[in-house]
Amino acid sequence: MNVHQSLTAAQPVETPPVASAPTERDTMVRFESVSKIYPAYRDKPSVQALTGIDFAIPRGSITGVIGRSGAGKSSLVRLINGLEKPSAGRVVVDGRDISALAGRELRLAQRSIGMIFQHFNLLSSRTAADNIALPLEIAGWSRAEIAVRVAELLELVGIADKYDRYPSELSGGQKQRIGIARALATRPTVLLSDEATSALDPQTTRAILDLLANINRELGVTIVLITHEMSVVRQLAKEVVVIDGGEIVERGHVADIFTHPRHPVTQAFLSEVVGDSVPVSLASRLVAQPIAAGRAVIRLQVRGSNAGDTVVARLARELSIDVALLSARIDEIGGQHVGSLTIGIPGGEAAVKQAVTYLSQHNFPAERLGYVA
Ligand SMILES: Nc1ncnc2c1ncn2[C@@H]1O[C@H](COP(=O)(O)OP(=O)(O)OP(=O)(O)O)[C@@H](O)[C@H]1O
Repeated sequence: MNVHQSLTAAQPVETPPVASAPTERDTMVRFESVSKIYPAYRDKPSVQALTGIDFAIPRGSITGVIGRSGAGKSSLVRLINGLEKPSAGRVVVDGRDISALAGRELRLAQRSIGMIFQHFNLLSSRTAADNIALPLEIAGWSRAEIAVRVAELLELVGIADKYDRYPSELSGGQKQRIGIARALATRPTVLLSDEATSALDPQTTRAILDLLANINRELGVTIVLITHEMSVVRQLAKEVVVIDGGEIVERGHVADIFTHPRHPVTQAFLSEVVGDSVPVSLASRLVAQPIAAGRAVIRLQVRGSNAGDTVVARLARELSIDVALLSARIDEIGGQHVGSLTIGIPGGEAAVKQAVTYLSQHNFPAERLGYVA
């Protein structure tokens, strides 16, 4: 059974009109000039966790929010489901100002916002099925309705055979599948994922991210992924917001942001994926001054549009240079190639300058790292 057969979409997915400005109906979550200050408490000073956050999450999208520890990611996600109130500004979810709701109204609104967590947050005294049933019991569903819905959800997340198992009898990936089923139980329109794969091994992470992609595709649920791992954003998200020190430092399409990262934090996340491409053995031999009969070591950036170019072959041929290929690391992000190539150029200063100019003129930003014998 695929996801579509097993569940009815909570909300039809609107395809945004081509080439027109996003409308209210295209937006699932909107932050309007949001700041969050945690007030001083006893001997602890107040903390400005978020400042001037202004952005929209498109309906039906998978949006990654990436930042280092303490950047403000969890604060941001807790504002979306109304667990925290902004100190200034508004958070509008599916057309409703969630920051203005309280009591029963807030609880009802929260049913359309599911959440999954790093440590799953399952009740150890309840079986898989009973954990999934919990939000439905709270919402007042009948036992018969709950039984049908829980069976659908267990099927959806691929662990139908584990319905009577307790969390202690399940692997991390299976526990997260229960977490996802529980989060989807009340047919939310938004699913918030707070570091949901950070406690899982790479293979299980991939399987869980595939499941989330399937849920997004088949049910149209908008997914907001909070993470400090570039690999998660890269595998799943189409849009990304980079936050640092409580502020948005970059945002846009994943491919655009990571092929041309401007902020140092974004560049650091990118280097997690593509590394600096210089092997330790080479880096340890690098010196700052030219060496007689040695080579200049040059690094070229590979960025989407220039990937697959024959520039190195042309450089060798047109300038009659014996180019040495020293290292290369090229990866794919959002369908674009990103990485770098390190080459060795022999000859004097004039030849090296000529080569660097040639590369830059051919759309390959080149950087001289040093010299090796
Ligand atoms: N309830 C709270 N009371 C006081 N300060 C808080 C509270 N929650 C978060 N903070 C502070 O707000 C800042 C942002 O924290 P937040 O948890 O939102 O960041 P994060 O990016 O999710 O970090 P991490 O990845 O480490 O969880 C930090 O300085 C943190 O110490």
